[in-house]
Amino acid sequence: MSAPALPRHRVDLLVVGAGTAGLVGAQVAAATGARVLLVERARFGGDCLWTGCVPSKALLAAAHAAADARAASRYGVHVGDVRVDGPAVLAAVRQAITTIEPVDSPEAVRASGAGTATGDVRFTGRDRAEVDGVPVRFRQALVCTGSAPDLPELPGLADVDPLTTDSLWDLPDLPARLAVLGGGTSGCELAQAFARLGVPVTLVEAADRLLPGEDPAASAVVADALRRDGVDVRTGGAPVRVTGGPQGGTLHLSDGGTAGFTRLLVAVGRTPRTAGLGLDAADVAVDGRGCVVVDDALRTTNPRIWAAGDVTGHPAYTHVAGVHGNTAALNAVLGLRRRIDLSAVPRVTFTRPEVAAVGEPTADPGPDRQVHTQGLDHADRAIAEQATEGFTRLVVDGRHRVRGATVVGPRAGEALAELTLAVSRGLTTAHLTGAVHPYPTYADPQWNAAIADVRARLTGRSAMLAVTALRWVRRVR
Ligand SMILES: Cc1cc2nc3c(=O)[nH]c(=O)nc-3n(C[C@H](O)[C@H](O)[C@H](O)COP(=O)(O)OP(=O)(O)OC[C@H]3O[C@@H](n4cnc5c(N)ncnc54)[C@H](O)[C@@H]3O)c2cc1C
Ligand SMILES: NC(=O)c1ccc[n+]([C@@H]2O[C@H](COP(=O)([O-])OP(=O)(O)OC[C@H]3O[C@@H](n4cnc5c(N)ncnc54)[C@H](O)[C@@H]3O)[C@@H](O)[C@H]2O)c1
Repeated sequence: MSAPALPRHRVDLLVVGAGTAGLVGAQVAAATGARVLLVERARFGGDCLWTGCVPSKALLAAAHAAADARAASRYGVHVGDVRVDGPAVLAAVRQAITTIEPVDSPEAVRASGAGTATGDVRFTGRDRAEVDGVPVRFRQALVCTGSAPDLPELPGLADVDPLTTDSLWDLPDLPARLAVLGGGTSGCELAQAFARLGVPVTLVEAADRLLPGEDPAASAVVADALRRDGVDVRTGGAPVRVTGGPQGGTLHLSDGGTAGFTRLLVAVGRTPRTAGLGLDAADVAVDGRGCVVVDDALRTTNPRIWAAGDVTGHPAYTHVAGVHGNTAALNAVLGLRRRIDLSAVPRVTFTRPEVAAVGEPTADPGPDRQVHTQGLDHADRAIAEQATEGFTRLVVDGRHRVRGATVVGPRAGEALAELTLAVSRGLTTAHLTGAVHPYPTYADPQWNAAIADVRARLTGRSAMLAVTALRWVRRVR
């Protein structure tokens, strides 16, 4: 392999890793006129493009198409037998990646004014690094190396050649029988996708419910939906060992249960990619999980070095990586101290129905919070489309500001946008009710939840006194 061609001069900003955080950071910094070098050791585009958001959403699109076709008869539309062509589905997934790839390519980065190189970066000092052994000096650096899938310590796991979200997309065909370990966001999305494509799936979650980070009512809706799709959902029983070989095997659970598979997909969380980066030599501290320690301006313990995206241990989403990359790069090259605010980071699990949430938890809120829940069974659009499974739950503070929300239902991710704005800008339920909303949409329940809060305020003791006083004043005039 030939050595990478690197600039001889000291670069203003060395960006390590060309995933979302690095791509955004490099391009934003270059736009200020800074001399930027973006180095990637594998594929420009990172996890979102190659192994994360794009392939998983493309696979879900095929899965939902199959499920919609099977269910079309409930609208009186008959489509006959639904046949899924596994290799064609996976080819369509790869096509989605290929279509988006040019936007994240080295050519696109260079067109923005930043330099690019391919190679493995390792820090060798506080202001220097090597790319595949070739030295490079920097004024500032931005670490955007992302995270990699965890593989748990499980006897026999290595023998069955487990899939992760890194390797899944190279399969030539759908697996004959799949077991999925981990019922978080990745596990739920992928279990539903494969089940809807006709693969028998067992989903094993160690916690007592799926999506343990979400409102329990949302977990229950998703578990029901997955079971209806044919997924064998097992919660509360951790795997203790695996038997078998590359052709398939059995997962043995702590509750004595077993699950057979031809392929096992492991989706039990992720670890930041900091090993081997030479962060010690650069005086950059990592925490016990291996995340780069950053302050709220994304600066590490070395004032020349910044970090952005999954590697920081902040919520692992592409939109966070993008905002991080932008903020950290401008802080680095312009000497700013703009801060990251994680209080209103939205998240969406793209199952059907979707689960979308932002802000404070909607389950067990504090004593000074009101909770308003509206079911989709009263939303005309949902009734018309026979998709009434889901709800919207708002958490409102004593000043009637929206502090948190969970939305479960079709297009919940889209409906969440307004609530994200409300939480991040401190908007009240009166702000929401004061804006005219289009009818009929899947956002109706959140409008109705806001109306319920405003009505409750109008029927409160002080509001009733004010209304009585106004009526009395009118009468005596
Ligand atoms: C299955 C799945 C589905 C997902 N779906 C969504 C979704 O729908 N929405 C959403 O918001 N998020 C989603 N995510 C999360 C999202 O993909 C990540 O949060 C995001 O990609 C993180 O971006 P990043 O820039 O921090 O890291 P990455 O995209 O991981 O980029 C890091 C890059 O650094 C490179 N690198 C590492 N070490 C070095 C080194 N020493 N030298 C040079 N280069 C190096 C790597 O090769 C990699 O390309 C999903 C994740 C998964 C796994
Ligand atoms: N739609 C999206 O935005 C999206 C989709 C996928 C992933 N992501 C991001 O990627 C991150 C990682 O996703 P993930 O699903 O791999 O991790 P996760 O941390 O979200 O979920 C992992 C799940 O595995 C369970 N688990 C842990 N060890 C286990 C074991 N030994 N056996 C069975 N279950 C076990 C955990 O209880 C947890 O529910 C997410 O947190 C999210 O930030 C986002």
